Order: sequence, then C-alpha cells, then structure tokens
Amino acid sequence: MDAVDAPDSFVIGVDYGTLSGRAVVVRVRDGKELGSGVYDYPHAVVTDVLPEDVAGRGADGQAVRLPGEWALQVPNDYRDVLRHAVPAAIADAGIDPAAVVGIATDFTACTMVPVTSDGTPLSELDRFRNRPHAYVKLWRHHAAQPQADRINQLAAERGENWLPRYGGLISSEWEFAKGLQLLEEDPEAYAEMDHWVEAADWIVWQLCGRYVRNACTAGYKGIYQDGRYPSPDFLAALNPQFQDFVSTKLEHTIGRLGDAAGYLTAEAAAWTGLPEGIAVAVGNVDAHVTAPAAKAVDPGQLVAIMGTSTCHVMNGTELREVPGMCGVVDGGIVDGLWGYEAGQSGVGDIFGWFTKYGVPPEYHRAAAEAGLGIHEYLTELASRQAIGQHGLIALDWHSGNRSVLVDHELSGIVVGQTLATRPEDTYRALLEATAFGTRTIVDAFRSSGVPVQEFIVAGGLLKNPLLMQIYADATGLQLSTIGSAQGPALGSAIHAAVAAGKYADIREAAAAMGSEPGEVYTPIPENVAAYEELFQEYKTLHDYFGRGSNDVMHRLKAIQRRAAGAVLPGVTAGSAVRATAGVSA
Ligand SMILES: Nc1ncnc2c1ncn2[C@@H]1O[C@H](COP(=O)(O)OP(=O)(O)O)[C@@H](O)[C@H]1O
Ligand SMILES: O=C(CO)[C@H](O)[C@H](O)COP(=O)(O)O
Repeated sequence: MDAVDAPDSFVIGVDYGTLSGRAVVVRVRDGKELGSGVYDYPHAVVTDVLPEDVAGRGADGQAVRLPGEWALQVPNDYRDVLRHAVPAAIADAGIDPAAVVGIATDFTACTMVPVTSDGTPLSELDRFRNRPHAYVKLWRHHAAQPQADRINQLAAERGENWLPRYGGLISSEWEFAKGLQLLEEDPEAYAEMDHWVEAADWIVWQLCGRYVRNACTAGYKGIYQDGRYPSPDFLAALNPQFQDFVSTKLEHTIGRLGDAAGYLTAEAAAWTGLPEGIAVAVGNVDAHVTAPAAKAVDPGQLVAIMGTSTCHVMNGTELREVPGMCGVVDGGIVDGLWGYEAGQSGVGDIFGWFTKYGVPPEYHRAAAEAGLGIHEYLTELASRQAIGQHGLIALDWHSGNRSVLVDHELSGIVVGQTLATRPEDTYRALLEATAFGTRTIVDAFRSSGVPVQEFIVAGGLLKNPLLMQIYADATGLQLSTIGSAQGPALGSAIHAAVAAGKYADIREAAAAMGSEPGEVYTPIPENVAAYEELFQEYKTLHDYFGRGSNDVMHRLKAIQRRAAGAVLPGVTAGSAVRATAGVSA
C-alpha cells in the first residue's frame, strides 16, 4: 500500500453483501483505494435451522427448523463487520485513523430487521430468540410470496396509483410483503416490534445512535412515492390488523442520500477504531451506491452489479412505466433524476449452487490439481465450446424471477440434457441463461422508452471474462467493467465524503473519486447472431413457464410446501389459511 501524505483525509466505505461485509479506506481527494478488510458473517445465511449458539433450542428440545424459501440473518454479524473489517482496512491502508472524516455503508436490500424502540433486534430479546420471525429477513427470503400475491391483486383491482411505479408488481422480497407475513404468522412478534427497519438503516443507527430511513430503500422497497405510502384503507383491505402498519411500524424521518444521518458514537468509535464524532452517511443499497463508483450517473448508463444476484440501475430524465421493473424513484440514485432499478434474484448464486450440487468430485479434484477454483475450471472448459454446441437452454429462475415477471414461485430448468451432457455444458447454459435474463430487462427498458446507451458491469462476477463476453454478445451492447474490485464499498466511500462536507453532492464526488473503466468487451457479430437464435428459444420457454401457459412451477412449489408441512414455533397454526382468506390472524 502507498505511503500517505499527512494533509490527506480519508473516508471509509463498508459494503454489506449477502455473505460478508467489506470495508475500504479511500482517499478523499481522488478516490484512491488504500486498503481493505473483509469479514465473513459467522452465521452466513440461515435457511434450514436457527443457529443454536444464538437461538438455543425450541420447546421440543430440538434446533428450530425453518420451512422452505426462508432466508434469515443474525444482526450481530453486522456489528462484527464494524469490529473486524474496518480496523483491518485501516491497518491494511497504513493510515492514521485520526485522518478519517466520514463513514458510509451500503447494504443488501430489502433486508429487514424487526426492532424495539431503541433499535434492539427482537432476536436479541430472550423470549424471542428462538422465534424465526424475530430474525433479520434477508433480501432473498422468498416465503412472503402469498402476501405479495395478495398485495398485487388488491392493488391492481383498486387501481392503486403507486403500482405502475413498480412495473405493475410488488416483490415478495420487499417491506410490505415481509411485514404482512410477520403479522400473519407471528402476531406476538409483530406486536412487540416498534420499527420495521431496513438493515441499511439499522447499521447506520448502530453507528450514530439515530434512526434515519434512507430515501433509496423507502422508495424502491417501501412503496414511498410522491411523499406517501399506501393508504390505511388499502392496508386494512389486506388485513384489518395491518391498517396502521405504516404509522406504527414503518414511517420515519427520511434522509437524503449523501447527507449525514448523524455522527459516530463513542461506542461505535470503540468498535471501529475511528474518531468519535465523524460524519455517518444516510444508509443506501449496495447496487445504487455503485453507479457513482462507476462514474455512471448520467441518463442511459446502465450499471449491472453482478454478484450473488444482479441489480440493474440506471438514471433517466423522464418518468416511464417499464413492465416488471423493480421500481422507479425520484432521486433514487442521485438527486434530480429518476432512478430505475431492475434485477435478477439469482445469478452468482445459481453458478454457486451448480458447483456445489451439480459437479462430481473428479472435477473438483482436477480443478485443484490445475490450481484453479471450480468456477475458473468450469469456465475454462466451457470457453472451448462453440455457441449452441452443448444443445441446452436454461431458465435462470433458481431464486425466482424479480424482473420482468416478478414471481418467486418460478424455478430453474435446463432443457436439452442427454447422457452426453457434461458439467461444463450445464455451467455454460446457466451463464447464458442469466445473460438472456439481462437481455430481457434491457429490452423491457428500451421498449418502454427508457434508452440504454451504455452497459457497465460491477461486482464480483466481472472477474469471469467468458461471462462478460457472453453478456456483450447476448445483449449486443459493448460492455465495460468498473476498474474497482470493490465497487459498492467505493460508492459508499463517495457518499461518506459528501456526508463529511468534502464535496457538494454525489455527482461532484463521483467525478473526483469514481473508478475509471477496467476491461471493455465488444460484441462479436457472429456470436450476436448465434445468441439471437438461442435467445428466441429462451423467450419461448420464458413466456411458456412464466406467463401462465403452464403453471407447473407454481404447482410444484405448492406440493413441496404441503409435503414439508412445517409449523413454526410462535406461529399461529393455520395462519396461512386465514392469510389466504384475508382475515386477520
Ligand atoms: N469465477 C466465477 N464465475 C462465476 N461466478 C462466480 C465466480 N466466482 C464466484 N462466483 C459466484 O459469485 C457470487 C459472489 O459474488 P460477490 O460479488 O463476491 O458477492 P455479493 O453478491 O454477495 O456481493 C457467488 O454466488 C459465487 O457463486
Ligand atoms: O436487491 C438488491 C438491491 O436492491 C440486491 O440484489 C440485493 O441487495 C443482493 O445483493 P448482492 O447480490 O450483492 O448480495
């Protein structure tokens, strides 16, 4: 790491991902990244049973089991990132912490924490610690789909004017669906909860002792449009006990992106080793902070943040309704422009799943012998193929579909497998399926009058060159990658610099501190033509399974739920039946 001049000041950006938190130390004057630290969440993503070290056991003396589609996290893991990753980044940078002037964080979203009035997560209260609904519901918790379906149906029937701002469909990942699930399945926990808080804001609360709701998640995930939330009347029609959800659990002071939410408390200063009293920026989302990190805040610059999932964010001058987009929010990325978001719930997650469950041990051994990771090994084998040679087409819905169908009851499929199909064939088909998913989103923007002029990729997956070339070829767009390996954390650092008063606004800070482009991938005409043919097959399958011609995926999920038949502790038996009938739990 570079030696550092004394007069320089620094900011810290912390990116809270799905499995770890990453901190970077960034120089304010030019955005140079001087050091970083990573901390893996000890409890990672909780999907099967509540971890006994925090939850203990259930009344039956067994670990508390979770039904399918659940994805929880343990809030203290997030505090631990502050205790470990931030000091590690400072040590790596070799700077004097006294020269740090601000800190900002970005988070996965919509990731929700039920808390008491002082911000204590319900899962940290003794009597709730073995109740699943007391834990953080991670963005990819998809068990609130029945609630999302009811919200969508009712909103469409009533012609709610906020619905088109979300492409006509609200996701089960978001604040209202997850909140309604909490009410209907654990009314006691719901009653105990004083605030239903985005983790993006909870961590800021931990840092500065103040709860400020960030404008980004309030808009994209909290249905806050034109200064209003969905009405009590609408909420009561969903469930009479949900009528005051906004006024009693959700509504709170909203902070502008890049503003200071408050100042570092003595306690958080002790965790991080940073000076007490430095600026703490208003929270933000991992995807949205990355646009300034990529210097891509002008209309038409589409940034795909590709990691576990992919988020597509882009600014536009006009308000347009794009079918199936995640949302459009005034000032959702930077002030003064409409910020659009779309996305794919599973991308790296799908490749990761396949390497874990679909690849035989001899491949893992061969990868290790070649000194390669399994992804790199499969990528190398897959890159030797001509387009279409594997004879496969896949749908990228292993974690459901977030755009443009917005349906988490959909699932993955690979068509064309034979006895000759090898792991590298399926791996490549899955890479291609995600590229077609992105192409579907780009097409939806374009046909709705939101032009996509540039395509920029950030996030962990940019390190896979085959994947990047497939995306360029499948979309027909020249693709440039961001020069920073820590795009979201750099984006947070940019927000910290603005919150500390070092720049007037995010645009000015992005121009000075944003990353220069890394690699550029140009579409190869014959590949574009070959992928066009395959994309048409993808579209046929997409519409057949996704638009109601064949609801087999929905039926399979229902059969799976019935077979699993789990009842949660603290969950009112039969609540699902009452929930479907729309009667209060
Ligand atoms: N070389 C690779 N090619 C494709 N996918 C990869 C590769 N290496 C890791 N992955 C996938 O990338 C994902 C992690 O992405 P990353 O950006 O690091 O995390 P996050 O999205 O949580 O911020 C994992 O789901 C993993 O399966
Ligand atoms: O929905 C999102 C942002 O709105 C992201 O997809 C979610 O936060 C997960 O991010 P990652 O793939 O980086 O873990």
